[in-house]
Parts: sequence; C-alpha cells; structure tokens
Amino acid sequence: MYLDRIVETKRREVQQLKETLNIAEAERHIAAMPPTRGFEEALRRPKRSNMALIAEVKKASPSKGLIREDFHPVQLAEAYEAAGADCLSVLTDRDYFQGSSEYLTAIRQAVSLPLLRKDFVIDETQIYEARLIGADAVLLIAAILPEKRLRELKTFAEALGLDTLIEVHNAEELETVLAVTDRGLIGVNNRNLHTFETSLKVTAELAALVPERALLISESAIRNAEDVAYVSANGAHGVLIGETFMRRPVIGEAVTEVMGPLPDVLLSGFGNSIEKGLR
Ligand SMILES: O=C(O)c1ccccc1NCC(=O)[C@H](O)[C@H](O)COP(=O)(O)O
Repeated sequence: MYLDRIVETKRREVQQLKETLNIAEAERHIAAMPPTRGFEEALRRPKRSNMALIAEVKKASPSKGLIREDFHPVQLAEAYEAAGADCLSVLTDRDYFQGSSEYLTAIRQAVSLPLLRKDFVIDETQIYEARLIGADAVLLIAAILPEKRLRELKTFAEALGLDTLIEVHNAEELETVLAVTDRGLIGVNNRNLHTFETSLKVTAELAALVPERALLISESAIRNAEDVAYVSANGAHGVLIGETFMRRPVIGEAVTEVMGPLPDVLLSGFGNSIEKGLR
C-alpha cells in the first residue's frame, strides 16, 4: 500500500539523517534561533472570523500526480499571505510530493505566516530538522504512529517550540489521539491515505467526537465555498486546502472565491498586498 511505501522511504531518510545530524550542534543552533511563530495561536484568531485557513504549497501528490507545473513556492506563499491565509503548509517530501525542505526555508524568509512542515514524521530527528529548516509546526499522522510514539513525538516537538497538528481519518485513530491529548490542533483528513478516497462526511462524522477545547481542522478535498460552509456547519474551525488553490493560475482570486473576502479592516490595512495576491 502507498502509505506503507511512504513510511518505508521515511525510515531510510531517517537512517541517513541520523548519520549526518549532529544532535549537540543542532541543539546549540536551535537555542540561538528566534522563537517559532505561533501556528495554533494564528488559527485560534483567524483573519476571517468564521473559518481559519491553512493554505498548502503542493506541487504534486501520490493521488493526483503533478498538480502545478508552473511551481514557484515563494511566489505562491507570498500570494497566499496577501490573500489572507492564516498559516501555510509546505510539503517537504521529495519522492512522493516533489516537495523540498529548501522550499520551506525560502518561504520562511519571504513571509511572516506560521509554517507547517507537511511530511511523514516518524522520528525525533525529523523534528530537529523541521525546527532547523524554519518550521513552526509539524504534522503527526495517527495512521502511522501508535499512541506511545504520538505522545513522545508531540512532547518532543513542543520542547523545541513547535506546535503539532495531529491528523486522524477515523474514530479509532481519534480515540488513540484523545488518549494523548484533548486539546490543540486535531486535523481530520477527508482523504483515506490508503485508498485515496475522499469524503467530507469524514469531518462531519468525527467532529461530534472532538472535544470543544481542541481546534478541528478539516483537511483535503475541499473544492469550493459550499464545501467550506459544509465543514463549518459540521464543526470545523479551520480548513487545510492544497490542490484547489494549486490548480488555479491566480491564487488570490481562488482564495477569495473559496474562503470569502477578508474583513474590510484587514483589506484597507493590506491594500497593496491584497492587490498583489489577486494578480
Ligand atoms: O494528497 C495525496 O494524494 C496524499 C496521498 C497520501 C498521503 C497524503 C496525501 N496528501 C496529504 C494531505 O493531507 C493533503 O496534501 C492536504 O490535506 C491537502 O489536500 P488537498 O486540498 O486535497 O490537496
């Protein structure tokens, strides 16, 4: 299965990383780095009061192949920021998503939004790496991590100042996550990562089981304003959207169409940037 292949690749990458990463040096470097930008905080106070947006920089995917040929990660991130995204998700996996850690580092220097490193984290070394390349948060996927590892990796990420988005796809995974934490960011992935089937009903079904103090982010297969309204009415506080935006030539236009306009007070303050996003 595809997810198993991805995890197998990650095991090899972690092995290589362990051979090259000097932990003591990494810790010294991290101690001298500026603090992370509050990823969860930004989602708790979204620019559009009804719905937070994590906009994804995604060139390709296992389910769709190449999504965006004309791919300039920094320009895309700038357009997302100008269009009022609250946070960005940056695919750093090379083999399956044509992503790169370098994209994340370059984006970090170009925008002021908090950044999620979107990858398949199975080991602490990847979390050191995430912090070193400039991430503010990491994704932890319940489908590939047993409860003990989820707890350990979450604690480890937090010790480095990183927020975590913990992703689930079914009630069993959610139960495992809730044994670890009942707060923070819980991502409900509408895509089954084994079969690639998508349904927004997954958000609706799991939302009832997500505690109030956690923030539910509905991920994947959100295509338009109706989909956003549907997941919002069914308990989502935020959405994570990649492909829908990546397929559109003008990012700012797509974000406004799907998420609605920014409140006037932000539009007047960001006049020039908004124009830039609409280009
Ligand atoms: O997108 C895939 O094909 C995929 C396959 C296997 C594992 C993960 C996968 N995607 C990761 C994601 O969760 C999405 O990039 C993210 O939720 C955005 O989804 P979309 O808006 O549908 O691009």
